[in-house]
Amino acid sequence: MGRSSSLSLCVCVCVCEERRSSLTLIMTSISEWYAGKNVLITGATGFMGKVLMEKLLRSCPDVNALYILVRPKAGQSMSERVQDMMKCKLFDRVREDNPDFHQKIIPISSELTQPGLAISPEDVQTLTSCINIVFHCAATIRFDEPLKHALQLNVIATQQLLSLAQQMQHLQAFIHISTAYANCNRRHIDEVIYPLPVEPKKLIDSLEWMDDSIIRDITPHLIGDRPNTYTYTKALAECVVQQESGKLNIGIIRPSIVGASWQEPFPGWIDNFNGPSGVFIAAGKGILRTMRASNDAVADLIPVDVVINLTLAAGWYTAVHRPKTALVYNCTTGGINPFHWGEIEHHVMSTFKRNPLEQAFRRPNANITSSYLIYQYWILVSHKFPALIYDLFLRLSGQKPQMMRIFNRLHKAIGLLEYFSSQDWEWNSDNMNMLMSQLSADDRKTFNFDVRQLNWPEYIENYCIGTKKYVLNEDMSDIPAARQHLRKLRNIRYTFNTVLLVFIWRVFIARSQMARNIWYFVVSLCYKFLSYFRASSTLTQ
Ligand SMILES: CCCCCCCCCCCCCCCCCC(=O)SCCNC(=O)CCNC(=O)[C@H](O)C(C)(C)COP(=O)(O)OP(=O)(O)OC[C@H]1O[C@@H](n2cnc3c(N)ncnc32)[C@H](O)[C@@H]1OP(=O)(O)O
Ligand SMILES: NC(=O)C1=CN([C@@H]2O[C@H](COP(=O)(O)OP(=O)(O)OC[C@H]3O[C@@H](n4cnc5c(N)ncnc54)[C@H](OP(=O)(O)O)[C@@H]3O)[C@@H](O)[C@H]2O)C=CC1
Repeated sequence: MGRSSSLSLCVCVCVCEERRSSLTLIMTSISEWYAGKNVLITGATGFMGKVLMEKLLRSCPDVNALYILVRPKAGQSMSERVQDMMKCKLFDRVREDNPDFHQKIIPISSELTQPGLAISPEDVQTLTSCINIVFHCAATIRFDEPLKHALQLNVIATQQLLSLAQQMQHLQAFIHISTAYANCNRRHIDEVIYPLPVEPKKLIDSLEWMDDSIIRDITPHLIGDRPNTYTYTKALAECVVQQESGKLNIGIIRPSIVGASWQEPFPGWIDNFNGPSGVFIAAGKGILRTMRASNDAVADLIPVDVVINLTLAAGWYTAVHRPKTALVYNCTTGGINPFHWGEIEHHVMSTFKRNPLEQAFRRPNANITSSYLIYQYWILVSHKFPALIYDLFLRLSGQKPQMMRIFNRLHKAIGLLEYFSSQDWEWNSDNMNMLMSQLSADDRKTFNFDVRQLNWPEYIENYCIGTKKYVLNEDMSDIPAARQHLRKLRNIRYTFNTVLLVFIWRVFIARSQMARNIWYFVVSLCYKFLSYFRASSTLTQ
């Protein structure tokens, strides 16, 4: 055999080897791909970060280590926080499978708003030499965050994390969690990164020297037709990811309103008051009686386990297929399996009537309305008036009034949410469908994000029960006592209404002949109606 033919044979063998290995890589299941990998997670102590860790540990048990960036908070050191977190009920299934699972979690001290993310040089060295995939979940999700702080965390920290990622020698994918509402100033949202009128870098530079009062004044002009600094800075972060990605393989996940888990690790897992959860709880406690929302608008809720399954699958796909440009995944339900706020209201109310929350303020009975006037009327009659009476009662019994303060906070919260509950958006979800088509049958089951199978009434019921069990830590065995409390509240209401009626009678009706005539006329009309219906129902029997 000549030299040239042996060389071409060698090249051919190499090409075949390379093809085979890339084919094997493509054929590996998601959990096989995560085996032996070192994963870096920001925002691991948050709602989605915890579910992400749990799923990785449970469904990819051979993952090598989860490096999590954590800061000390509320008087707790970083390690105390991580220890507490691992005791959380969310990890029960993982704990059962592997009681030593905590050994795979390696906390790294970091404050994302500080230069260099405040990671020590030794930790930078460790991370740059071993991390294979990054999930960037950390963010401030408060809608009322001052622009400078939201920019610091949601944009500048993302920029710094990307520059750290550029130094990682074995990095295969960088997954950034954005939000489906980053571009909520548009009605139709494609899976693309939309340009912004302002260059993120220039904005960062200019805000650096401005004092807080100037920034406060120019914030409305900067955010333009977006409702808050959160959605604005998440849009800026997407642009930063696009501009600073360099040679990294990037995936961007855009979930809509992330709610309790649908199936995993158990139905109804939720641990915070954000978004709809706070509204459901306030309605279940009988505090919230009205909210501005459109009955017919699509409620684009997405279960947290669906978002996390898609995120892990996108991590695998990004690392294996290395798309040339960042792939954006709109992770929403509205276009695939729509459900509306009116239907949510119905199912939330019906669940809390059957499974009441403890020590409710009033019987649960909330109504949504899109009319400003009706809303203001109910705010006055059903929120402010009872709050005043209750505070008066507290004052008279020597206690500190508190109800009006609670209602003021509630009004602020629902005021910030109504932008999202009063209108519809249309998200394109081609990349989510494409990703689903790339999964093997087994992966489609283990990392299920097919929301066509979601049964909304059942999901909302589990969601409400989840808020009761996991957010409020209420025991299901106390439901009879909670029902008894609701009966007591009903009797108080009947008594109150009777007293009010007698009072109105004494003050207004008994004193005027005309009012008495009108009163007798209304009563006799009601009586005739009743007799008519009774007679017609007897005839039809
Ligand atoms: C039955 C009726 C059916 C109704 C159907 C209609 C439902 C509509 C729901 C629409 C949701 C739309 C969400 C849109 C999400 C966009 C998606 C995302 O990307 S991003 C993700 C979405 N991001 C968000 O959702 C963030 C929204 N949240 C915020 O921006 C702020 O928390 C704040 C401005 C509302 C209050 O600030 P501030 O006054 O400084 O007070 P703190 O923060 O310190 O909390 C004070 C207390 O209030 C508690 N609580 C908190 N939230 C709610 C709530 N929603 N509610 C009630 N309570 C709430 C909190 O736990 C605390 O209790 P405690 O510890 O004192 O006992
Ligand atoms: N929840 C939702 O409905 C939606 C969320 N998203 C996106 O998903 C991601 C996760 O959201 P979610 O889990 O709900 O949010 P959480 O508020 O529950 O978690 C936020 C995480 O970010 C961390 N963090 C915040 N500030 C800092 C800081 N200065 N330094 C270090 N860590 C910090 C928090 O840590 P700590 O515990 O120390 O505060 C926490 O771990 C976010 O990017 C959000 O924009 C998108 C759409 C909807």
